[in-house]
This record gives sequence, C-alpha cells and structure tokens, in this order.
Amino acid sequence: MPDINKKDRPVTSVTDQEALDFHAMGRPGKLEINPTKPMATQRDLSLAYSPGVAVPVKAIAADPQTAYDYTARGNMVAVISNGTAILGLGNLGALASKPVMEGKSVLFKRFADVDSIDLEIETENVDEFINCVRFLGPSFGGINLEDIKAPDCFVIESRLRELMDIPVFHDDQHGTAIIAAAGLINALELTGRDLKTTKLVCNGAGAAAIACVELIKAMGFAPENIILCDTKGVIYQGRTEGMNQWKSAHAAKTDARTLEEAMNGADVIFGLSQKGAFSAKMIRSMADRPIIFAMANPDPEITPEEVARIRDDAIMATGRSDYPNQVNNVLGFPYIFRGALDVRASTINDAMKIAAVKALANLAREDVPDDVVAAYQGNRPRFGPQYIIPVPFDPRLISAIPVAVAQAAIESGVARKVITDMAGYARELSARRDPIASTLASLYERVRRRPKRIVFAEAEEEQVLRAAMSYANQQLGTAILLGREDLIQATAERAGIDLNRPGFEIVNARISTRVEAYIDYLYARLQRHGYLHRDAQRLIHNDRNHFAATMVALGDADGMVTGITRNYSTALEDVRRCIDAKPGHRVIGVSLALCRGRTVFVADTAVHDMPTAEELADIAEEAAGLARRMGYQPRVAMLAYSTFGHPSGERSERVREAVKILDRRRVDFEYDGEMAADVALNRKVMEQYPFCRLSGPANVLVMPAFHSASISTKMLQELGGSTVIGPILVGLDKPVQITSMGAKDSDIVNMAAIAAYGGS
Ligand SMILES: NC(=O)C1=CN([C@@H]2O[C@H](COP(=O)(O)OP(=O)(O)OC[C@H]3O[C@@H](n4cnc5c(N)ncnc54)[C@H](OP(=O)(O)O)[C@@H]3O)[C@@H](O)[C@H]2O)C=CC1
Ligand SMILES: CC(=O)C(=O)O
Ligand SMILES: [Mg+2]
Repeated sequence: MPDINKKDRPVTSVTDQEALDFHAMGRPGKLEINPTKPMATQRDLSLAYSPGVAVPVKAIAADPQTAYDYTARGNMVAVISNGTAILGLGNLGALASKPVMEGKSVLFKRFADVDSIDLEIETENVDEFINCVRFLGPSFGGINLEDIKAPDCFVIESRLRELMDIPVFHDDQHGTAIIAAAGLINALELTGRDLKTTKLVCNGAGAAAIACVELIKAMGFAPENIILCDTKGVIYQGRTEGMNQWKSAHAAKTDARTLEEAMNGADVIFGLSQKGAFSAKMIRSMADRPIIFAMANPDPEITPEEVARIRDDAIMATGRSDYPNQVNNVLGFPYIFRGALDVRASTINDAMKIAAVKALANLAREDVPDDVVAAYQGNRPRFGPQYIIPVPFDPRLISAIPVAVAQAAIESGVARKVITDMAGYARELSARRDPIASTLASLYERVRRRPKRIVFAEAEEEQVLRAAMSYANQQLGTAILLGREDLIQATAERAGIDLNRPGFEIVNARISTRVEAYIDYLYARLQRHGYLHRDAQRLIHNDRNHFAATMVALGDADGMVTGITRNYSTALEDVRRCIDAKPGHRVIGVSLALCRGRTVFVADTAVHDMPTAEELADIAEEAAGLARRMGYQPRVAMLAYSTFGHPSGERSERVREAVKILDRRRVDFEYDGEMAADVALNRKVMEQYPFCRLSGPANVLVMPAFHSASISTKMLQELGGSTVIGPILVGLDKPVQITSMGAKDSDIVNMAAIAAYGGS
C-alpha cells in the first residue's frame, strides 16, 4: 500500500467545540419539517383539512395503495433506535443516539431526497420495542433500524419484517454488509483471488459482523474459509461461553482460539469490533497482499498509517471519510430505500441487496467523468488499491444504485409499482441532486490544491476567528488575522481556539513594517480625489478594511474577507478606494439562492442602485460569467414587472433596451427578456411565449434595480426557506468578499473560500 500522505487525505477533522456549535447553531439539531402545500387561504385550509381531507381519507380506506398518491408516506422513512450500540461507542441510551439518528435522516434527504424522521425509543426490552414499532407502519414507506445491539437487533428485525408490509432494514447489518461486500469483490479482483478459496477472519460477531458474513456466504464465499471472533476469541464449534444462536450458526471447525492465531495466513480481515483491536503482529502474519477492512467507528481497529508502517502490499479500508476506501453504510441506505420506495416494495430482499452490491462494485470500476472529479477532491481516481469503492459524494450513486435495487425488486416480485422506463427513471434520479453541493465541493477542492493567503480583516471578532480556524483546518491556506494581537489572543482563548499552530498569521496594522508602502500606495491613488497624505495615513493606520485591501492590492495577501462590523456599502467603498475593477469589467454583486434542489444566481444584489440599460447588459455578462465559472450553463432572464412588452412602462423599456445591447454584443450565453419572474422560472408559464429564446427555466436572474434584487433575495431567504450565499463580489481586480453584518462563521468561511477561489 502506498504511503498514506496526510496531504492526500480530505480534511474533515473538526474540533469538539466545532461539532457542538454546529449542532447548536440556529434552530438546534439538524432537522425541521416543512409543508409541501400552500396553507394561506380559507380554501387551502378547506382542501388540506376539513372538509377536503375527508375525500382522500375515504379513497385510502377503499384502496390502501392510494396512500402513496395522497400522503407523504411513499417518500417517508423512519430512522429508529434505542441507542444500545451507538456507532462503536456502546450503549449510551435512546436520547444520546438522537444526533446520530437525526444525522442518518438528513443523509437520507441530502443523498437521495428521501424524507425521514428519527424516532428514539426508550426501552431495551425487545418485545416492547417491537410492539412500539409494529404499529407505525401506516405512517411510513420504510423503517430503517439503527444502532441496536446484537443479538436483540436480529430478533427485532426478523419479527418486524414478519409483522410489517413495508421494508424493515437494519442498516448496521445489511447496509454495512452491502458496502463491505462490494469493496471485497473489488479487492479480490485486484489481488487476483477467488471468492471460493479466500480465507477471511471477521473480528466482531455483532449486528454488522453477522450480516457481513451471511451476505458473503450467500454470494459464494466458502463457509469453511471464514472464522468469526468476538471478545472471547475465536467462535469455534463446541464453544459455550458468550454464545448465541447467531454466532453458533457461523462457528468454525478450527484449532485457532485467538484472533492472533486466526489471522495467521488469512487473506482478508474484517474489523467490526472496536478501536485498536488489530496489532502489528497480526497484520504482519497475514498472507501476501492482504485485504484489511478496519470498519469500527469512529476509530478503526488499526489505522492506515499503522498498516503502512508494517507492510506496503495491503489493500486498506476504514469506515471513515478521511482515508481512501471508506466502507461505510452511508453509501447504501439512502439509495437502497430510494429504489425500494420508488417501486413501493413490500420488503428489501436478498436480490435487492445483491443488486446494490454489484452496482456499487461496478461503479468503482468505471471511469470517473469530469463532472464527478470534484467529488474525489479533484483527483481522478482509477480503480486500484486506493480506490475500491466510490465516495459518498459521488453524484453517480443516486442513479446507479436505486435503479439496480428497483429493477431487482420488480424482478423478484416484491414491487407494488412497476417502472418500465428505467432510463427515464435514472434521469429523474439524477435531477433530484442539488448541483450546488458539488459546485461548492469543487470550489473548496480547487482552493485546497492551490492554498491561498486570505486576510480576515475583522479578526478581533469571535465568529471571524472561528471562520479563520475553519479555513486553516480545512487546509484552504493561511488565515491572516488582522487586528491587535492581545485582543485576538484574548478572543481566541475565550472561544477555545488554539492559534499556536500552522495556518495562522497575525498582522497588527500599528506595528507592521509595510505601513509606509501601503500609505504611499493609497496616497498615490487618492491624492487627486481630495485626500491629503495624512488622510491616507489615517486610513491605513486606523481602518482595517483599507489596510487589508491594500495588502491584497500589493500582493501581501491573495484575497480578503470583511463585512461583519460595517454595513455592506461602507465596506465596499473602503475596498474600492484601494482596488479597481478588473479592466473591461464592472463590479457587481451576485447572490446564489438555493431552494428545493434548485440554484439561481441573482444580480446585481450589491452595487448598482438603478442600473441603465448599458449597465444591465454588463450585469448580465458578469453574472453569466460567474455562473459559468461555477459549472452552470447560464440561462439569463432579464427581469421586470412586465413580460415581452406588456404592460408597458419606462422601467421595462430599459430592460428591453438591455436585451438589444446584448444582441449587439453577440454574447455567448442564452438570455432573453424582459420577463416577469414566474415566466423566467416556471417552464409551463414560459411555454406561453413559444418565441422565448431560453431553452429552459432561467438560472441567472438579472433584476431591474438594486431594490428589487435585494428585496427578493431577502424574501426568498426569510419566507421561502432558501439558503442565500453572497452577494459574491465579481469584477474587482483582486479577490475581495464582503459578508453581511451578523454573518455566521460558516458564511464567512464560504466567502473566504470564494475569495481564495477567485484568486486561483
Ligand atoms: N463502517 C460501517 O459502515 C459500520 C461500522 N460499524 C462498526 O462496527 C462495530 C460493531 O457495531 P455493531 O455490530 O453494530 O455492534 P454490536 O454491539 O452489535 O456488536 C459488537 C461486536 O463486537 C465485538 N467486540 C467488541 N469489542 C471487541 C474486541 N476488542 N475484539 C473482538 N470483538 C469485539 C462484540 O463481542 P461480544 O459479542 O463478545 O460482545 C460484538 O460481537 C462498531 O465499531 C461500529 O461502529 C457498524 C456498522 C456500520
Ligand atoms: C456507520 C454506522 O452506522 C455505525 O458505525 O454504526
Ligand atoms: Mg450504525
């Protein structure tokens, strides 16, 4: 195995405080529930509730299948736990499991657009647990059991499968088994081994381990070549201590009694036990080109670094995202349920699981297309020892796995709805993916490959320091902290941030050796605009925005982020005194509004109050350029209150004129207008104007004026539940980003990354 180079690893490490802050920020926890129908008028209420609701009630009573048409059931999965085996942390109780279960629910949504709710059940009594869950069937399209200890989980799952007519799936068993089996198939292929003669040891004999062993036996692994171990050592035929029927079913005929003896000469080791369970001696004693899956979470049985020190011929996988080859059930459960729900499967059977295994294994062997490279930290992986399984952010998973699962459900007769056009289904699945996540991932990755020095102009503020810490921790570059060292240190101490490590540089404007050069630069720029030398002196000495922007202008930093302590337009004026527009460009602000899987760029949300037609055309060009740089094919709508001349008015006239200017400039992107926002965004409404030149709903909206741009994005954010990033400043000669006052640390670090990206 090649050296595990820390620089090659995605940086996902977070501090304890960051993890707590993340969960506490805004609305505590990670989930909320939103209605999908309007609830505004008396009529809406009459339809949604009494009397209208009685109609679907009667329809469902007459035909239960119609519940999939009239309620959220068909896209809703419950994540249910009693907290008796939370990751590898043990039995910490139902309540403590809630962060993990909320996490699984949001992963369902994020990766496969499955709605999910977590239910924590406070009982360790198997019958009580079963009784609680069995009656929940009508509410859900599927049940995902999580982190329930063995052997209780086996009884719970099999009884619930009998009692319920929807899929009941214990993720730690089958999710893990599916991913491990896919990784194993590929590792066997790479090491030239045959399934039937390979010798495997599995350490752990709980939920995950038993399911893994059962699945690989079902796939053709020879039972006599598998040895299972637990805390008491090898599970051999005749052993009585610490046994149960599930362990007995896999008891081996062997003289080996300890894990160490079992691992001697083994081809494959699965770790589904606990941190640190594998020693150097055990790893050394394995066969040539051993396959080591150390899957315990959060810490593996042995780390890839430790293995690399012992031998260089191993294929190594862990359950973690910060090493290559992450064998983790997150690659499975969202997509397996997606496929099962889409055909209204009554269960998830072996055929569906094996279909998922094959789809996953095959995906890792395929070439990684350009638009997927970002998910791989910018490196194009090639099927091999360091890449035996796709990564969770691989956008191909959403179409590949559900299609295979749905097809297998149909063929094995457990589907209650048949999909005939599988290619169309695959396209629909891809459309469920929100492109912004991969856009941001790719942006971060590009910065990580060419780290940048970003000056955080307001480093005495706590949320700015937190953002700077995150910037440095994510290896995006050096965070230059501008401010008085004693104040920055005091804030850092209060916030529990350790600045005494690489990635930070403190710059104090009062004692910087660069002050004179900065004053000269600023004075040269401003002397013919009414500024005296002492005005330039005052600005550099006393004003952090001028100091920071001048640092960037003179190349002492690659970019800058500011905006927490001063309103946007003031901060922009400060910056503009020091930095010009890029030649041939116009400085504008573009906001990214992300809503329900859709991303639109809105411009100009920062600079031009009442743009002229010429300026509107420039804004369209700048915004389309940003959209293109972020991986979108721009479709620009020039917005107004009117559509193609009706009703007429002076403001709309200006927008129409801007379209003519774009015509004259022969720009190389789609644009049209003037049009109202619903025409721009709604395909059906747009169809009423068959001459419209846009090939689909617009993704870049050029607003007729600053007030409409600002009002609409803020309304989207407050009322429409959109996430708004920006305004992102474009058109400046050097990368500077300004956050809104009161921005959170996560917003600030996004803007710092965008500034760094702009400079790459
Ligand atoms: N990567 C992934 O996707 C997943 C990883 N896991 C990880 O697998 C581990 C087990 O989870 P799960 O099966 O749900 O838990 P269970 O509680 O059901 O089973 C734990 C098993 O591990 C055994 N065990 C514990 N410590 C040791 C040890 N030092 N040596 C040998 N055996 C040991 C136990 O032995 P005994 O029977 O004697 O008590 C038991 O058989 C956890 O670390 C979990 O994070 C789980 C699911 C998914
Ligand atoms: C990944 C997971 O589900 C576990 O470690 O329990
Ligand atoms: Mg789990």
